[in-house]
Amino acid sequence: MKHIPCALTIAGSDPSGGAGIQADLKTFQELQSYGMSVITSLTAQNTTGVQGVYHIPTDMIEQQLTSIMNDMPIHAFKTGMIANVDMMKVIEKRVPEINAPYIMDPVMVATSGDPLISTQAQQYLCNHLLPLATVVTPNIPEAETIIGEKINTEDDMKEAAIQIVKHYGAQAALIKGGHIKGDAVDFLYDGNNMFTFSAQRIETKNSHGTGCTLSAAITAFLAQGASFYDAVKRSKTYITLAIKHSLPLGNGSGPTNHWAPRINETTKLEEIKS
Ligand SMILES: Nc1ncnc2c1ncn2[C@@H]1O[C@H](COP(=O)(O)OP(=O)(O)O)[C@@H](O)[C@H]1O
Ligand SMILES: Cc1ncc(COP(=O)(O)O)c(N)n1
Repeated sequence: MKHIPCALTIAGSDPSGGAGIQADLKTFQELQSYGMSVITSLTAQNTTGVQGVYHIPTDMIEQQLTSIMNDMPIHAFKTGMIANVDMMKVIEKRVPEINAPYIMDPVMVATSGDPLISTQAQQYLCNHLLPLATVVTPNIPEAETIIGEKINTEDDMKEAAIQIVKHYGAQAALIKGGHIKGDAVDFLYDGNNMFTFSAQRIETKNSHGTGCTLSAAITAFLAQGASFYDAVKRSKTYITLAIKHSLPLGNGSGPTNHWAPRINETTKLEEIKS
């Protein structure tokens, strides 16, 4: 094997396996990038909500990063739940040293409605980490928090993507339409062009970890050297399949199915690799 694509996630742990670090590693594995992880917080959560949180001390977060950076290649990386400003400062310092595409999932609130990061951390994320991102992937409530305006229509989503790139300095913004009525439409603005990625909305309550899985897929494909547009396009195909075959587990919002491309292997894998 000439190039072993290596992808890193810096995020919180979800012991129920549908979101956070666990979703990211499953996605990296399924899409054939070697997965590595730095854990920022341990959550106690399941499909019904978040029951507890324990934050990893920041020096231990830094040590995990150092161990990886001193020994392993990183071809692309993502961040998910970064709960407080001290953790963000560690990551902010290391992003330029990692020197690889940075996919930021600006995780703020779990699907269940439980907050995952502090209000100060939301502000710090917008002012200090967003300008470092190659692409940021907010859902609608997260995009509303970043720009401080309500988003009701597809035009509002496009405008939010433009604002995030122009005012906050992310290289690109992908606004996800999971939380709006109608088709599941996402808009990507890269500073020059607006791209639309659309899929039919799937009627399901099992959407735990959709955002984590989508941003991990983009990370996996960018680690393999895919173009930016291709990485997002293939990731949209992957998340749509993972939601279509989502798993009715737990009493709340069940997880997506990370092995979905292997169901009807030949056709489905081709869709993702095209
Ligand atoms: N019911 C659904 N059917 C099809 N695609 C969906 C559905 N819900 C979300 N998606 C897609 O899943 C991805 C994650 O979006 P979203 O659920 O908004 O993120 P988050 O998990 O961060 O809230 C997006 O590509 C979105 O369009
Ligand atoms: C540790 C952790 N990180 C992120 C999420 C958000 O999940 P979603 O992808 O459903 O927005 C979560 N529930 N838990």
